[in-house]
Amino acid sequence: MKIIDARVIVTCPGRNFVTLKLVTESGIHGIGDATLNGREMAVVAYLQEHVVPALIGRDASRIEDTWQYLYRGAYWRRGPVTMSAISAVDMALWDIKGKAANLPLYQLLGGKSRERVMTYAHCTGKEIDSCLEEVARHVELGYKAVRVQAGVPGIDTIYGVAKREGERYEPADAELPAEHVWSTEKYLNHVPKLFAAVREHFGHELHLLHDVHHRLTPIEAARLGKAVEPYHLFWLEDCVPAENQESLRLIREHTTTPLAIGEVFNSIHDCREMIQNQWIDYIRTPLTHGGGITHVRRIADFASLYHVRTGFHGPTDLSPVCLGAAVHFDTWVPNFGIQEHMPHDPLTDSVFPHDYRFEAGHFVVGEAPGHGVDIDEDAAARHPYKPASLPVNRLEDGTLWHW
Ligand SMILES: O=C(O)[C@H](O)[C@@H](O)[C@H](O)[C@H](O)CO
Ligand SMILES: [Mg+2]
Repeated sequence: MKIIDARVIVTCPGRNFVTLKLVTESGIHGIGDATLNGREMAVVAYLQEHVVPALIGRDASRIEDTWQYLYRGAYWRRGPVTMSAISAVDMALWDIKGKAANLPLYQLLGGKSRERVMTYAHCTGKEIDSCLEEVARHVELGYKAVRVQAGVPGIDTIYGVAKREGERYEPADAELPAEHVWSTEKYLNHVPKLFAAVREHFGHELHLLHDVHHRLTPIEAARLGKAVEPYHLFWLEDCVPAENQESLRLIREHTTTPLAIGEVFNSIHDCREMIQNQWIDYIRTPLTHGGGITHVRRIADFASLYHVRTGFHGPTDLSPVCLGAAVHFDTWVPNFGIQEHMPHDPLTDSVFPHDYRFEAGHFVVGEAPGHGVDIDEDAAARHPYKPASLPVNRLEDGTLWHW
């Protein structure tokens, strides 16, 4: 089953998505997500210049060999651009294999380990009270788990806390990055108050998550983990930037708050030490950035040896193609934890028709062959690429900081 066409499709139905479409001689096609928020065109160039020419004429059934060809063959290994490109190819090839076998992806992986997959929603508010209203709204929608982020008195804008009421998310919105000002002390003093209020209003059954978005040092993260222990978080996410995996050890030694990390990782080598040493509880590397199903499956299997579960990144800047494939993966993977869910808007959903369903706080996988997501190319063409950037963060004295 030879690949006869490979197309890179860029569309912006509200935000930018990069999709790779592979067509085989038998007429079966498969698609993969290659979206790298704020750096989309780097992956487009990588695919178009270096990957697409090597795909034409290859046997679409050889998923593992193609993965190794693109990874080892390039000589320059790893990195988000390379790995997003490889991920898209891999996802598209699994989609083709499923369609050729007339089986949904989860069946190819080993069948169902569960009937449905628990998701968590984002609840944000400029003040604690408006955040509580958002939690109430999501509980009403059936969510069993919510990520809670609130504005902090004295900090003007925080990425991850919606600027306007009712907005779920802050999109990349300027051609050059907006600049935010950050204060660790103000933040650390405020977060425990937020979780005290949420527990007081909603009791102890609701799963609560919080994303630090890499803004702390290890000892500050340890302090935060300890401070929120009474509120029994499901996880504390990305509490430090993790190029230095060893920093997780210090945090782990100080707190029983579960730790999740890895949305910016793209290889097993980014998390090998922290998994092996059991310094974390959840690994978040998504299929779109972690080398597709082939490589993320390797990470998940390795993690299962150390009681680490999956909790895939699922923001609206990953396309429904990634989410669809993730729902299949989540349905199969034995060491599943939770799936992030930020609903795509109706326009995006119309560009990417799909068969996964949301029901009472969970995703239910579809039965269509492959990963069950397609792209409407005419609709995609109506929404051309728009340059957009994520913000940067500075401390109050002007120092450029993590975010
Ligand atoms: O946990 C999350 O969902 C994330 O932190 C996102 O909000 C990222 O910031 C975004 O995906 C960057 O592109
Ligand atoms: Mg995050």
